[in-house]
Amino acid sequence: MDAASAPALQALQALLGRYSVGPKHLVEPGPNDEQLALMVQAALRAPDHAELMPLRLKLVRGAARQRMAELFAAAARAAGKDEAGAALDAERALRPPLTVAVLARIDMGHPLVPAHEQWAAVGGALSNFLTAAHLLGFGGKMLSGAKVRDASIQAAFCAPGETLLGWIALGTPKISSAKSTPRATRKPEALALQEWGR
Ligand SMILES: Cc1cc2nc3c(=O)[nH]c(=O)nc-3n(C[C@H](O)[C@H](O)[C@H](O)COP(=O)(O)O)c2cc1C
Repeated sequence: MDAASAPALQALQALLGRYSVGPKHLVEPGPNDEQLALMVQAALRAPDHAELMPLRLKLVRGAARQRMAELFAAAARAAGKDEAGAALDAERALRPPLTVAVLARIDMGHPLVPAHEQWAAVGGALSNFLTAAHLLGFGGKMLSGAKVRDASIQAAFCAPGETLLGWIALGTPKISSAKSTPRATRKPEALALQEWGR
């Protein structure tokens, strides 16, 4: 391995060490505006056929977290949960220092780029965003759940033509590194990478 590739290998090692950190393991601070701008730049470096930019991210921070908590609690009640369940869902909105709603704008009638390619671009961007957060020292986790299908929540987050994927909880991880084992080793690489044409 030559010396010039050492920083690249270091970056790759950092990427391989990414893991999701759930809301109950996140504390202040969340990323600031400058760090968020870097994370978005990383998201927008994902492959994106015809540069359709099918991803939209909406920041939920400060007082907006309380509004989202109320929406989550109302959706929980509408889904038949009791007050304890509603309080738990509200807590999920309030606990992370910063939440980012993830929306997709898929052009179903695009003449060149079918929907599945646009969804691939959304996934790539989401992954880059989370990896950038990790490289900057933050923890995060993409979460959805039944509430993404709640009509009031969809109306609150989506512009016409947008689909709500869920929310990324972001903050500083409070768990020890011993507890935060990357999960990559549990996945069989041979299943993902196979020979073709032999
Ligand atoms: C669109 C999307 C929605 C997800 N929703 C949930 C969810 O609601 N609950 C959950 O536990 N994990 C959810 N996950 C998975 C986690 O974000 C995470 O990838 C998983 O727990 C594996 O952890 P790791 O990233 O450390 O490998 C979702 C992932 C994606 C891409």
